[in-house]
Amino acid sequence: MQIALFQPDIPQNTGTILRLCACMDVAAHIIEPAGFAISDRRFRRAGMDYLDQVTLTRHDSWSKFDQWRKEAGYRLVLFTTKSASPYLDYQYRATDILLFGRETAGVTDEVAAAADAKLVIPIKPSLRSLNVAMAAAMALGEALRQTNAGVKETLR
Ligand SMILES: C[S@@+](CC[C@H](N)C(=O)[O-])C[C@H]1O[C@@H](n2cnc3c(N)ncnc32)[C@H](O)[C@@H]1O
Repeated sequence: MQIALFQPDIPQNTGTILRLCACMDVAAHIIEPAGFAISDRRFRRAGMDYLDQVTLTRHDSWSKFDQWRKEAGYRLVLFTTKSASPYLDYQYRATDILLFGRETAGVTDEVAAAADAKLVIPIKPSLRSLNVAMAAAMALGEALRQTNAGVKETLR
């Protein structure tokens, strides 16, 4: 399982998600341009020393990322509020990439069209969306549970 962030623009969210990836032993991908520098103090504060433990790849553009993942044969599973397919009904594979959109605008139509699946985390109908880091944690939890790919060690 891997996580990809499309043009993230809030450094604290990205730091939080990378900490999640470090703890769950999941590789992370940032599709540039991001709305902040990797040296951003808010990003580093959210990710703390966990940032040293995450396998992070930064892709220069959407097209380079998409070419790479197609060549590698990874399915792209997009999480979006603009889907009617609940994320709990989907059958994940251990090689899937879970993709999350930019905080302010989600993903472009081109990105959505390229996804192999588009899934929603159902929320109360009158509300707009989850924070992206919360959505990533819920999605990754379910995907790892289904594929039995989570870290098995317990805290000592
Ligand atoms: C704050 S939301 C972006 C909202 C944006 N207006 C949009 O239309 O996508 C940031 C990202 O979190 C994820 N997300 C948030 N709530 C979600 C939900 N209920 N279901 C699936 N993904 C969600 C999506 O990847 C979304 O692109």
